[in-house]
Amino acid sequence: MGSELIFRGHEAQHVADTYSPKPQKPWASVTRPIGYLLREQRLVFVLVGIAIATVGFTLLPSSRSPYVNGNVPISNEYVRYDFDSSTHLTHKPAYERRFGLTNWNSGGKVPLGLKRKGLRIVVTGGAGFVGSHLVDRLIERGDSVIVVDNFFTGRKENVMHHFGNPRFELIRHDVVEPLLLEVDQIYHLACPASPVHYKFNPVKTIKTNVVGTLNMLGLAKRIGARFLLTSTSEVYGDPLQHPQVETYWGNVNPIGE
Ligand SMILES: O=C(O)[C@H]1O[C@H](OP(=O)(O)OP(=O)(O)OC[C@H]2O[C@@H](n3ccc(=O)[nH]c3=O)[C@H](O)[C@@H]2O)[C@H](O)[C@@H](O)[C@@H]1O
Repeated sequence: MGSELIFRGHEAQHVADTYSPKPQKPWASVTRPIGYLLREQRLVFVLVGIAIATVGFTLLPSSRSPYVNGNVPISNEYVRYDFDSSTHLTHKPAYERRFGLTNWNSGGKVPLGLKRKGLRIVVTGGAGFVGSHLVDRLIERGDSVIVVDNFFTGRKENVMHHFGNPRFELIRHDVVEPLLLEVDQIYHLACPASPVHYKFNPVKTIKTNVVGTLNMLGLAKRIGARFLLTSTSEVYGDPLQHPQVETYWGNVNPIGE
């Protein structure tokens, strides 16, 4: 029986040991791609492509780098705030900057085919007097708004006309506690505004201003959002000018005399 286990190695096919590869043509690696390009007018198509790309890049001004100091990219690619000559705050959509449409599009209308992308914005203190009007404007222009408010002085009634709008959210939250949200811009308005309110619990007022602002700044840094901090006209002292323009320095005696 053992003799049936036959070693068949010797039956393996005979491999011709006479194989010799064709000698490589020395210039084949250079001439082959050139030949490929010249065939079927491929070179013409390549040159036309290069010409179109050159014209395109020459006519369109290059956009600004989204990186600041090599750090986190600023996600607000769509709106930039500038002070124009009359010191009014104006916003310029990125497509205007990119395509140089600022003068051409002075009416603020979006050119056909270029739809302005809405921003995601958090408004702290958005249920208050100033905040709720800001929210109205942001919603009106197409942005998505998250209001963060602890309702210390603010009221739900100020924003309830936006309930049911998918671009509006309301969060009851005290900015003294950290909060993580994904937005493009932060408008930080949460603060007791009038003396009767900010003197009610002065230490809490300091916490709101210091810790609350630090929390929101930390969030802005973490997610690369732009930040707006509101203050009070009281910083101008007893102003000699109403309303105070950006160039007005105020009427404040720094040593309180
Ligand atoms: O001109 C000013 O001095 C003030 O103007 C606005 O305040 P205003 O809208 O007039 O005041 P409120 O209507 O009381 O709005 C403040 C909002 O912040 C909210 N808030 C207050 C305190 C707090 O700890 N957290 C918080 O969310 C309140 O509930 C309220 O909704 C700004 O929101 C203030 O930041 C600014 O100091």
